[in-house]
Amino acid sequence: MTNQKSNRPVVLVGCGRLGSAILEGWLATSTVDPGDLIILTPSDKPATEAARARGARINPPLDSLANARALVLAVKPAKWREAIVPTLDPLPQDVAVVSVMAGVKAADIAGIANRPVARVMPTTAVAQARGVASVWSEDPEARGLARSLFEAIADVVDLPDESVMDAATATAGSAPAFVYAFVQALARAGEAQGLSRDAAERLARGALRSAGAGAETGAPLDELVARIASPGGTTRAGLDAMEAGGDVQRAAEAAVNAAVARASEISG
Ligand SMILES: NC(=O)C1=CN([C@@H]2O[C@H](COP(=O)(O)OP(=O)(O)OC[C@H]3O[C@@H](n4cnc5c(N)ncnc54)[C@H](OP(=O)(O)O)[C@@H]3O)[C@@H](O)[C@H]2O)C=CC1
Ligand SMILES: O=C(O)[C@@H]1CCC=N1
Repeated sequence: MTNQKSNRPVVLVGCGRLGSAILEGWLATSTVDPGDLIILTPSDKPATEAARARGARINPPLDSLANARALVLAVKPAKWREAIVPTLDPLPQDVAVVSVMAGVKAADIAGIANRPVARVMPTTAVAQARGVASVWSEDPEARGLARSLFEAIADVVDLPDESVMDAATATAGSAPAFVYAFVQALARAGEAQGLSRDAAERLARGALRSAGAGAETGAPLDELVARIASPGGTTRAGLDAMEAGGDVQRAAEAAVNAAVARASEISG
Protein backbone atom coordinates (compact mmCIF):
# COMPACT_ATOMS: atom_id res chain seq x y z
CA MET A 1 0.00 0.00 0.00
CA THR A 2 2.14 2.91 -1.24
CA ASN A 3 1.68 6.67 -1.46
CA GLN A 4 -0.83 6.81 1.35
CA LYS A 5 -2.43 10.26 1.49
CA SER A 6 -4.38 9.47 4.62
CA ASN A 7 -3.64 12.78 6.37
CA ARG A 8 -3.25 10.71 9.50
CA PRO A 9 0.40 10.98 10.46
CA VAL A 10 2.85 8.17 10.96
CA VAL A 11 5.18 8.91 13.87
CA LEU A 12 8.71 7.49 13.81
CA VAL A 13 10.31 7.49 17.26
CA GLY A 14 14.07 7.02 16.95
CA CYS A 15 16.09 7.63 13.84
CA GLY A 16 19.31 5.69 14.42
CA ARG A 17 20.60 2.91 12.20
CA LEU A 18 17.29 1.12 11.75
CA GLY A 19 14.99 4.16 12.05
CA SER A 20 17.00 5.97 9.34
CA ALA A 21 16.89 2.86 7.12
CA ILE A 22 13.09 2.67 7.49
CA LEU A 23 12.76 6.38 6.77
CA GLU A 24 14.93 6.15 3.64
CA GLY A 25 12.88 3.19 2.42
CA TRP A 26 9.58 4.99 3.02
CA LEU A 27 10.75 8.10 1.18
CA ALA A 28 12.14 6.07 -1.74
CA THR A 29 8.92 4.09 -2.15
CA SER A 30 6.39 6.80 -1.17
CA THR A 31 5.05 4.40 1.46
CA VAL A 32 4.21 7.39 3.63
CA ASP A 33 3.53 10.84 2.23
CA PRO A 34 6.31 13.06 3.69
CA GLY A 35 3.66 15.56 4.81
CA ASP A 36 2.20 12.79 6.97
CA LEU A 37 5.51 11.97 8.64
CA ILE A 38 6.43 13.05 12.16
CA ILE A 39 9.88 12.12 13.45
CA LEU A 40 10.83 12.30 17.11
CA THR A 41 14.58 12.23 17.52
CA PRO A 42 17.04 13.69 20.05
CA SER A 43 19.47 14.56 17.23
CA ASP A 44 19.32 15.38 13.53
CA LYS A 45 20.52 12.70 11.13
CA PRO A 46 21.08 12.78 7.33
CA ALA A 47 17.80 10.87 6.91
CA THR A 48 15.86 13.35 9.08
CA GLU A 49 17.32 16.25 7.07
CA ALA A 50 16.24 14.58 3.81
CA ALA A 51 12.77 13.98 5.24
CA ARG A 52 12.49 17.56 6.51
CA ALA A 53 13.38 18.85 3.03
CA ARG A 54 10.43 16.88 1.66
CA GLY A 55 7.93 18.17 4.21
CA ALA A 56 8.24 15.85 7.20
CA ARG A 57 7.92 17.39 10.66
CA ILE A 58 10.85 16.80 13.00
CA ASN A 59 10.13 17.13 16.73
CA PRO A 60 6.95 19.23 16.32
CA PRO A 61 4.83 20.09 19.39
CA LEU A 62 3.43 16.82 20.75
CA ASP A 63 -0.17 17.85 20.14
CA SER A 64 0.63 17.17 16.43
CA LEU A 65 0.35 13.48 17.34
CA ALA A 66 -3.36 13.81 18.07
CA ASN A 67 -4.48 12.19 14.81
CA ALA A 68 -1.63 9.72 14.28
CA ARG A 69 -2.47 6.32 12.81
CA ALA A 70 0.80 4.58 13.71
CA LEU A 71 3.74 5.13 16.03
CA VAL A 72 6.83 3.19 15.00
CA LEU A 73 9.10 2.60 17.98
CA ALA A 74 12.71 2.32 16.75
CA VAL A 75 14.73 3.03 19.87
CA LYS A 76 16.98 0.69 21.86
CA PRO A 77 15.11 -1.72 24.13
CA ALA A 78 16.44 0.09 27.24
CA LYS A 79 14.98 3.42 26.06
CA TRP A 80 11.47 2.63 24.92
CA ARG A 81 9.59 3.57 28.09
CA GLU A 82 11.11 7.05 28.35
CA ALA A 83 10.59 7.51 24.60
CA ILE A 84 6.92 6.53 24.48
CA VAL A 85 5.54 7.95 27.74
CA PRO A 86 5.52 11.63 26.63
CA THR A 87 3.59 10.68 23.45
CA LEU A 88 0.75 8.85 25.21
CA ASP A 89 -1.33 11.80 26.28
CA PRO A 90 -1.70 13.34 22.78
CA LEU A 91 -1.89 10.03 20.83
CA PRO A 92 -5.38 8.90 19.84
CA GLN A 93 -6.72 5.68 21.33
CA ASP A 94 -6.84 3.88 17.96
CA VAL A 95 -3.19 4.49 17.04
CA ALA A 96 -1.20 1.29 16.44
CA VAL A 97 2.16 1.07 18.17
CA VAL A 98 4.54 -0.74 15.80
CA SER A 99 7.67 -1.89 17.63
CA VAL A 100 10.78 -2.89 15.67
CA MET A 101 12.68 -3.58 18.90
CA ALA A 102 14.32 -6.93 19.49
CA GLY A 103 13.17 -8.84 22.53
CA VAL A 104 10.59 -6.45 24.01
CA LYS A 105 7.23 -8.20 24.30
CA ALA A 106 4.02 -6.74 22.88
CA ALA A 107 2.23 -7.19 26.23
CA ASP A 108 4.88 -5.08 28.00
CA ILE A 109 4.44 -2.29 25.45
CA ALA A 110 0.64 -2.54 25.56
CA GLY A 111 0.78 -2.46 29.37
CA ILE A 112 2.22 1.06 29.19
CA ALA A 113 0.85 2.30 25.86
CA ASN A 114 -2.67 0.91 26.34
CA ARG A 115 -2.99 0.78 22.53
CA PRO A 116 -2.89 -2.09 19.98
CA VAL A 117 0.69 -3.24 19.40
CA ALA A 118 2.31 -4.92 16.39
CA ARG A 119 5.85 -6.24 16.32
CA VAL A 120 8.00 -6.06 13.20
CA MET A 121 11.56 -7.33 12.84
CA PRO A 122 13.13 -5.79 9.73
CA THR A 123 16.63 -5.78 8.30
CA THR A 124 18.39 -2.50 7.50
CA ALA A 125 18.11 -3.29 3.75
CA VAL A 126 14.65 -1.70 4.04
CA ALA A 127 16.63 1.46 3.17
CA GLN A 128 17.08 0.05 -0.35
CA ALA A 129 13.55 -1.46 -0.32
CA ARG A 130 15.25 -4.89 -0.26
CA GLY A 131 14.72 -5.91 3.36
CA VAL A 132 12.86 -8.75 4.95
CA ALA A 133 10.46 -8.11 7.84
CA SER A 134 8.71 -10.52 10.17
CA VAL A 135 5.34 -9.20 11.36
CA TRP A 136 3.15 -10.28 14.25
CA SER A 137 0.21 -8.83 16.13
CA GLU A 138 -2.79 -10.36 17.86
CA ASP A 139 -4.78 -7.34 16.64
CA PRO A 140 -5.71 -7.81 12.94
CA GLU A 141 -5.91 -4.05 12.26
CA ALA A 142 -2.54 -3.38 13.84
CA ARG A 143 -1.04 -6.30 11.91
CA GLY A 144 -2.51 -4.95 8.65
CA LEU A 145 -1.19 -1.47 9.34
CA ALA A 146 2.27 -2.83 10.18
CA ARG A 147 2.24 -4.86 6.95
CA SER A 148 1.24 -1.79 4.93
CA LEU A 149 4.20 0.17 6.34
CA PHE A 150 6.73 -2.52 5.40
CA GLU A 151 5.47 -4.36 2.32
CA ALA A 152 6.99 -1.89 -0.18
CA ILE A 153 10.40 -1.99 1.50
CA ALA A 154 10.64 -5.62 2.62
CA ASP A 155 9.53 -9.14 1.96
CA VAL A 156 6.94 -9.38 4.75
CA VAL A 157 6.81 -12.70 6.58
CA ASP A 158 3.72 -13.12 8.77
CA LEU A 159 4.50 -14.95 12.00
CA PRO A 160 1.79 -17.14 13.53
CA ASP A 161 2.78 -16.41 17.11
CA GLU A 162 4.91 -13.91 19.01
CA SER A 163 6.88 -16.81 20.54
CA VAL A 164 8.84 -17.22 17.27
CA MET A 165 9.75 -13.51 16.97
CA ASP A 166 13.10 -14.06 18.71
CA ALA A 167 13.92 -16.85 16.26
CA ALA A 168 12.97 -14.51 13.38
CA THR A 169 15.17 -11.80 14.90
CA ALA A 170 18.14 -14.19 14.93
CA THR A 171 17.46 -15.66 11.47
CA ALA A 172 16.94 -12.31 9.72
CA GLY A 173 17.31 -9.13 11.82
CA SER A 174 20.77 -10.10 13.11
CA ALA A 175 21.72 -12.51 10.34
CA PRO A 176 23.16 -10.09 7.76
CA ALA A 177 25.95 -9.53 10.32
CA PHE A 178 26.46 -13.30 10.63
CA VAL A 179 26.71 -13.56 6.84
CA TYR A 180 29.18 -10.63 6.69
CA ALA A 181 31.29 -12.36 9.34
CA PHE A 182 31.38 -15.52 7.21
CA VAL A 183 32.32 -13.50 4.12
CA GLN A 184 35.12 -11.88 6.11
CA ALA A 185 36.34 -15.36 7.10
CA LEU A 186 36.27 -16.38 3.41
CA ALA A 187 38.38 -13.33 2.53
CA ARG A 188 40.92 -14.24 5.22
CA ALA A 189 41.07 -17.81 3.91
CA GLY A 190 41.65 -16.52 0.35
CA GLU A 191 44.41 -14.26 1.64
CA ALA A 192 46.04 -17.24 3.33
CA GLN A 193 46.03 -18.94 -0.09
CA GLY A 194 48.06 -16.13 -1.64
CA LEU A 195 45.61 -13.35 -2.61
CA SER A 196 46.41 -9.79 -1.55
CA ARG A 197 44.12 -8.49 1.23
CA ASP A 198 42.49 -6.04 -1.16
CA ALA A 199 41.83 -8.65 -3.84
CA ALA A 200 40.53 -11.17 -1.26
CA GLU A 201 38.08 -8.62 0.18
CA ARG A 202 36.86 -7.49 -3.24
CA LEU A 203 36.40 -11.08 -4.37
CA ALA A 204 34.58 -12.15 -1.18
CA ARG A 205 32.33 -9.08 -1.33
CA GLY A 206 31.62 -9.86 -4.99
CA ALA A 207 30.76 -13.42 -4.01
CA LEU A 208 28.26 -12.07 -1.45
CA ARG A 209 26.73 -9.82 -4.12
CA SER A 210 26.55 -12.76 -6.54
CA ALA A 211 24.91 -14.97 -3.90
CA GLY A 212 22.42 -12.17 -3.16
CA ALA A 213 21.53 -11.89 -6.85
CA GLY A 214 20.88 -15.64 -6.93
CA ALA A 215 18.78 -15.49 -3.78
CA GLU A 216 16.68 -12.72 -5.30
CA THR A 217 15.61 -15.01 -8.16
CA GLY A 218 13.56 -16.91 -5.56
CA ALA A 219 15.06 -20.27 -6.60
CA PRO A 220 15.29 -22.80 -3.74
CA LEU A 221 18.59 -22.63 -1.84
CA ASP A 222 19.46 -26.27 -2.73
CA GLU A 223 19.04 -25.45 -6.40
CA LEU A 224 21.21 -22.33 -6.09
CA VAL A 225 23.97 -24.48 -4.57
CA ALA A 226 23.57 -27.13 -7.28
CA ARG A 227 23.89 -24.52 -10.07
CA ILE A 228 27.41 -23.70 -8.88
CA ALA A 229 28.66 -27.07 -7.64
CA SER A 230 29.66 -29.06 -10.73
CA PRO A 231 29.89 -32.77 -9.87
CA GLY A 232 33.50 -33.59 -9.00
CA GLY A 233 34.48 -29.91 -9.22
CA THR A 234 36.08 -27.37 -6.91
CA THR A 235 32.84 -26.19 -5.29
CA ARG A 236 31.77 -29.74 -4.41
CA ALA A 237 35.17 -30.28 -2.80
CA GLY A 238 34.74 -27.09 -0.76
CA LEU A 239 31.18 -27.94 0.27
CA ASP A 240 32.18 -31.45 1.32
CA ALA A 241 34.94 -29.99 3.49
CA MET A 242 32.51 -27.44 5.01
CA GLU A 243 29.89 -30.07 5.74
CA ALA A 244 32.33 -32.66 7.16
CA GLY A 245 31.89 -32.71 10.93
CA GLY A 246 28.92 -30.30 10.75
CA ASP A 247 31.01 -27.23 11.64
CA VAL A 248 29.00 -24.79 9.50
CA GLN A 249 25.67 -26.02 10.88
CA ARG A 250 27.10 -25.82 14.40
CA ALA A 251 28.33 -22.26 13.83
CA ALA A 252 24.89 -21.20 12.50
CA GLU A 253 23.13 -22.83 15.44
CA ALA A 254 25.54 -21.24 17.92
CA ALA A 255 24.87 -17.78 16.46
CA VAL A 256 21.07 -18.19 16.24
CA ASN A 257 20.78 -19.80 19.69
CA ALA A 258 22.89 -17.08 21.34
CA ALA A 259 20.86 -14.32 19.64
CA VAL A 260 17.60 -15.95 20.77
CA ALA A 261 18.94 -16.25 24.32
CA ARG A 262 19.97 -12.58 24.29
CA ALA A 263 16.50 -11.56 23.08
CA SER A 264 14.89 -13.29 26.04
CA GLU A 265 17.29 -11.55 28.41
CA ILE A 266 16.28 -8.20 26.85
CA SER A 267 12.60 -9.05 27.38
CA GLY A 268 13.14 -9.89 31.06
N1 LIG B 1 20.27 -2.12 13.58
C1 LIG B 1 19.61 -3.17 13.09
O1 LIG B 1 20.05 -3.82 12.12
C2 LIG B 1 18.30 -3.59 13.69
C3 LIG B 1 17.81 -3.00 14.86
N2 LIG B 1 16.61 -3.43 15.38
C4 LIG B 1 16.06 -2.77 16.56
O2 LIG B 1 15.92 -1.40 16.29
C5 LIG B 1 16.06 -0.64 17.49
C6 LIG B 1 17.05 0.49 17.24
O3 LIG B 1 18.28 -0.08 16.93
P1 LIG B 1 19.39 0.77 16.15
O4 LIG B 1 18.75 1.64 15.14
O5 LIG B 1 20.41 -0.21 15.73
O6 LIG B 1 19.94 1.65 17.36
P2 LIG B 1 20.53 3.14 17.30
O7 LIG B 1 21.23 3.34 18.61
O8 LIG B 1 21.30 3.33 16.04
O9 LIG B 1 19.23 4.05 17.23
C7 LIG B 1 18.43 4.32 18.32
C8 LIG B 1 18.01 5.77 18.20
O10 LIG B 1 17.08 6.05 19.23
C9 LIG B 1 17.23 7.41 19.51
N3 LIG B 1 16.61 7.76 20.79
C10 LIG B 1 17.08 7.56 22.03
N4 LIG B 1 16.20 8.04 22.94
C11 LIG B 1 15.14 8.52 22.24
C12 LIG B 1 13.91 9.13 22.61
N5 LIG B 1 13.58 9.34 23.89
N6 LIG B 1 13.06 9.51 21.63
C13 LIG B 1 13.38 9.31 20.33
N7 LIG B 1 14.53 8.72 19.92
C14 LIG B 1 15.40 8.33 20.87
C15 LIG B 1 18.73 7.67 19.48
O11 LIG B 1 18.95 9.05 19.23
P3 LIG B 1 20.42 9.72 19.23
O12 LIG B 1 21.14 9.14 18.04
O13 LIG B 1 20.16 11.15 19.09
O14 LIG B 1 21.03 9.30 20.53
C16 LIG B 1 19.17 6.75 18.35
O15 LIG B 1 19.37 7.44 17.13
C17 LIG B 1 16.52 -1.60 18.57
O16 LIG B 1 15.46 -1.81 19.46
C18 LIG B 1 16.90 -2.87 17.82
O17 LIG B 1 16.57 -4.04 18.54
C19 LIG B 1 15.85 -4.39 14.77
C20 LIG B 1 16.30 -4.99 13.62
C21 LIG B 1 17.55 -4.65 12.99
O1 LIG C 1 21.67 -6.42 17.50
C1 LIG C 1 20.52 -6.11 17.82
O2 LIG C 1 20.14 -6.22 19.00
C2 LIG C 1 19.56 -5.64 16.77
C3 LIG C 1 18.37 -6.55 16.64
C4 LIG C 1 18.53 -7.26 15.32
C5 LIG C 1 19.65 -6.58 14.70
N1 LIG C 1 20.18 -5.68 15.47
